[in-house]
Parts: sequence; C-alpha cells; structure tokens
Amino acid sequence: MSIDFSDSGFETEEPLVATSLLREDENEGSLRPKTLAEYVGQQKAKGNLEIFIQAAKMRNEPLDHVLLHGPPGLGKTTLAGIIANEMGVNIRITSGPAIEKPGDLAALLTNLNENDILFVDEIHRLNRQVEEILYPAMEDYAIDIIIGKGPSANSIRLDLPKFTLIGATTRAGQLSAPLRDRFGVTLRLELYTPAELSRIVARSAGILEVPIEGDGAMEIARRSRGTPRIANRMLRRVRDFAQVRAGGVITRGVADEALSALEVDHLGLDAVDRRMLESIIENYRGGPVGLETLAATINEEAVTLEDVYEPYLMQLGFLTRTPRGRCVTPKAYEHLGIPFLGMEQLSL
Ligand SMILES: Nc1ncnc2c1ncn2[C@@H]1O[C@H](COP(=O)(O)OP(=O)(O)OP(=O)(O)O)[C@@H](O)[C@H]1O
Ligand SMILES: [Mg+2]
Repeated sequence: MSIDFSDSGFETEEPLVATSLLREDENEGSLRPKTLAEYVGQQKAKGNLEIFIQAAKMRNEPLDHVLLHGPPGLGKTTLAGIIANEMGVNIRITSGPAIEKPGDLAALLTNLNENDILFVDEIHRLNRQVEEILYPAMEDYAIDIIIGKGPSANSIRLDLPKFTLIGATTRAGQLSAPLRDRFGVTLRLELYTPAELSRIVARSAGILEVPIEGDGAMEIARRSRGTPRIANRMLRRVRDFAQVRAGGVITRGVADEALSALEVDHLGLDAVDRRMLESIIENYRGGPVGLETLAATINEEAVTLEDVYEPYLMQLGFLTRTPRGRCVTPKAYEHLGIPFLGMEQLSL
C-alpha cells in the first residue's frame, strides 16, 4: 500500500498496522517503561506479577518460568525487561527461530548466572530438538548432552544455574502441551483501552519532547486499535505533520487531519480492515467464510489477518468467529455505511 502525501511533502510506504518493525520503531527502546509502576494498564497481569516477584525475592529464588502471550505490540518484550529490572537480574534475549541447534541453546543456558532470565521471543517457533533440551532445563535446571558418537556415545547430565525462562508468543495455541505445562505463570496481555493508550501517548510525547494537548493524545489513542506500538507510531507521524502544519503542537485537529490522511478512520480501521470486512459482505454475504479463503480473496496472509487484524475487529464487535468461519456483524455494516438486510443475510 502506498499513500500519496505529495501535497504535504510526506512520504510513507508502510501502513501503520505493519507486522514488521518500521522506521518509527527505531528507537522504540527509549519509550519502553523500565518499572512495573510505569507500565500502563494490564492490571491483572501486573497485579499477579507484583506478588510473584516479591515472593521470589523474599525466598531469594528465581521467578517461576513465565509465558507471555497476546497480539503483537502489546508490551511482551517490554514486560520481560521490567521483570528482569524488578528482580534485579540480567536478561539474555533471543528468539525461537534464532536458536537453530540444541547446542546453541545449551551454550545460552550454561552461560547464565544464578537467577538470570532467558527471554525467548516467538517461542512457538522453536524446533522440536531444541525444545526437548528445554524440558529438563526448565524442570530440573539441568541438560543432558551426548558425548562421542556411535556405540561409545555417552550421555552426561550438566547442572545449570537456577534461571527463569520467559517465553513470548502471539500464538499460545501453537505451543506444544509439554512446553506449555512447564510454565508456572501464564499471563495473557489484553488490548488497551483508549484511556490507557492516551496515558501511553502522553508519556511517550513527554520523552520525545513533543508538545501535545489532552484531546490530541486521546484522538491518537482512540485510533490506535488497542495497541501501544501503533499508538507510538502514530504519535511520530502526527508529530511530523504538526511540525509542518501547526507549529509543532499536537492538537486534536492536527491528529485528526494527519491520521485521516493516513487512511485511518476514527475507530482506527485502515484500508486492510475495510477491505476485509467489505469482502466478507460483498463476496460472502456477510459470512461465514473460512480464514484461508478470505485471505486469498483479499491477497493478505492468513496469519496476519488472524494475529494482527482480527483481535481488534472482534473487540469492536465487528467480526465474529464461528465454527464455519468469520462473520461480519450488523455493527460493522453500520460503520461502513452498507445497508444491513436482516439476520437472514447472516445465515445464508
Ligand atoms: N504497558 C505499556 N506502557 C507503556 N508503553 C508500552 C506498554 N506496552 C508497550 N508499550 C510500548 O509499546 C511498544 C511495543 O511494545 P513491545 O515491543 O514490548 O511489544 P511486544 O508485545 O513485545 O510486541 P511483539 O509481539 O511484536 O514482539 C514499546 O515501544 C513500548 O514502549
Ligand atoms: Mg516483542
């Protein structure tokens, strides 16, 4: 998708709801809160963590292994960093696809210090052999390594320092049961409310030293589909716009103008959301339609639709998942300005 900004001198190639990291995310690190107190929202996850962290510290033990799951950009990596900070331990960061061989994981594990954290992003993408090394590592703080080859091969057990594994995934359903069962703590991150997102936007604006009005922060918040990463991206794009058009201050009007130019509507839906909903309505009479069929029809990846687009559309009550496929609700027809012809339209 490309957006024509020829009249304002802006050039952007990427949609705001991109799955890969964008130019705007470059210094994401500087916007990351460092303590639980600074971490906005996610009350349930935060409340639980606070207790677990305090208890582990009192016992002078590592925190139990933690699995963080939820849609992209909700703060999983951020939370892992905060846990390390609050525990006062080091964190080693890696990801499922980066650990290719059992030996790679063994090297990471044996280099940890007592109570350290190993953070494995995209943990659902670990390969099977590597995963099997993790089982005894998580359970008994030990790994079994094979020395030698053929009939003279010997398995020896190597003790590891006590450590905490933090796994993050957008797809908890894809974790194998034995791996999932070895996490003592499982935290699901939820989409943020506009009020929470406006606090995040105001906080980020403070760090970036961008003047912003309360209304301006709220306008960005309402349109960032429950996701802090998208809110921060929008903040940066709106800032550019404000500098050129409005003397640098982000007001509600500037935010609205900038985001409308980016084809983000007042609920935060972008061109892909609209194509998705319209395609279900026009080609499949409102659904049900299978995810793969829908993805092929609008030429998007099924995983992207499922992980990135659907959570927000479902939260808005625009889309439902049924055993027979996805259905668009009357609320979505109304938002798109398409007449809804009654319930029989849904069941056809
Ligand atoms: N609760 C929060 N309070 C303030 N800022 C947040 C919060 N959660 C996330 N952010 C901001 O959102 C951005 C994205 O967060 P993060 O990288 O932790 O998401 P993630 O869940 O790890 O995403 P992915 O699934 O893509 O790895 C960060 O720059 C961070 O500053
Ligand atoms: Mg992350």
